[in-house]
Amino acid sequence: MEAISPFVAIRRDLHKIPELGFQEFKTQQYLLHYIRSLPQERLQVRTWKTGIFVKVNGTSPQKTIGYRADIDGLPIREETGLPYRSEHEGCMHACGHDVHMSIALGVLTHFAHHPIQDDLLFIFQPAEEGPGGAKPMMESDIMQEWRPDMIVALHIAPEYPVGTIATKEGLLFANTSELFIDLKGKGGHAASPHLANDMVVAACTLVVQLQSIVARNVDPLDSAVITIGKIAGGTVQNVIAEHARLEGTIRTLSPAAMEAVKRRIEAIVRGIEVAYECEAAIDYGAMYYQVYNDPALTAEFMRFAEAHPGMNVIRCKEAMTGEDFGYMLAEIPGLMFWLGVDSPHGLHHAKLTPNEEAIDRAIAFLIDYFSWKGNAE
Ligand SMILES: CC(=O)N[C@@H](CCC[C@H](N)C(=O)O)C(=O)O
Repeated sequence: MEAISPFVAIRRDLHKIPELGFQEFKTQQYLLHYIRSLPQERLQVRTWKTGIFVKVNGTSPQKTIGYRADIDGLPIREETGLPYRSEHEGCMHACGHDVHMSIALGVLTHFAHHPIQDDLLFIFQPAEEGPGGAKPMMESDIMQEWRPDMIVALHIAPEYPVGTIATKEGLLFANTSELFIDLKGKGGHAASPHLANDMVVAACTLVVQLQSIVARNVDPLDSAVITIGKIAGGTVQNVIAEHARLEGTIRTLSPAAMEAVKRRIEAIVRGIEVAYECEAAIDYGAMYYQVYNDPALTAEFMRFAEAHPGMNVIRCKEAMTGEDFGYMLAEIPGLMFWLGVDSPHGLHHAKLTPNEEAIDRAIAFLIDYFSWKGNAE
């Protein structure tokens, strides 16, 4: 029998029960059950939808330090073949939120037993992958009451070895917006295209035209991505499709570029309506504000991490990934960092297999960092 640490075991338990945004009922119960097993003297626990806030009362608090872990999974069919693979068909922790939760529980466990001077607020946040839990959580009464003075979060990074922390001052993650476009034309017999308005052809044209926005309308010194990840239309091979739907995401480095990209999408979609005599509807779904790290806190954090045995610190470039933690950082100074987990398959891949050694190393590092920050001033 393989010997594993308690927080690796927790990660595996959570890995089996991934749930989509705001449906994290089993996950919430699992987390609550564990949190209630800790010494309760200094803990205050409050649920918010499928999320949880846990406050650890400090010994003589001057401030509150926040730590956020996201808890939802993705609609991906797991292909790892692991003995602890997802038991929820078609859903997977393919973005590492199982690792994020187990690290948060590890750090919380330490401070429940060994409180520091300052208060700590652990935030288990639902729906990071969509439709977004951070923004409504920020607006909640609990957050207003327990609002931290600084806040930290991490995200696993499959491309870095275990023992790596990668971050930077300022912009770390992009502005994002989901993108859903429905096209409605006129169906008909496959043999009579002149009597129909074919939405498969309209959708294909639209996908290609959308790619011209990044190439021709975005400042080359800025950056943007438009990815259409899903396209659906039609019913059968010999019927002209009356309806087609594109699903995608927009990523930009600046909020201004996001607005510009959306204006161009709307103009191109109006052109498709005219050219293909169809009706189009655009829905931007969930939008996430950029992750912007507080420069002073991040520089200090990186210096601390560089001095920490076993941690290699990289000043990375910004990424086009999105994270609704950006809404927390928009109001509370803090930072996010990448944690190396050395997986041959990347984020959102059905074979993502983070190296679990990263869990205990991250717990030890964060305990040291929060102990230092929370006893410092
Ligand atoms: C770290 C990461 O992978 N985050 C997700 C966030 C998704 C945002 C939203 N659902 C969208 O697709 O725009 C990402 O895909 O970057």
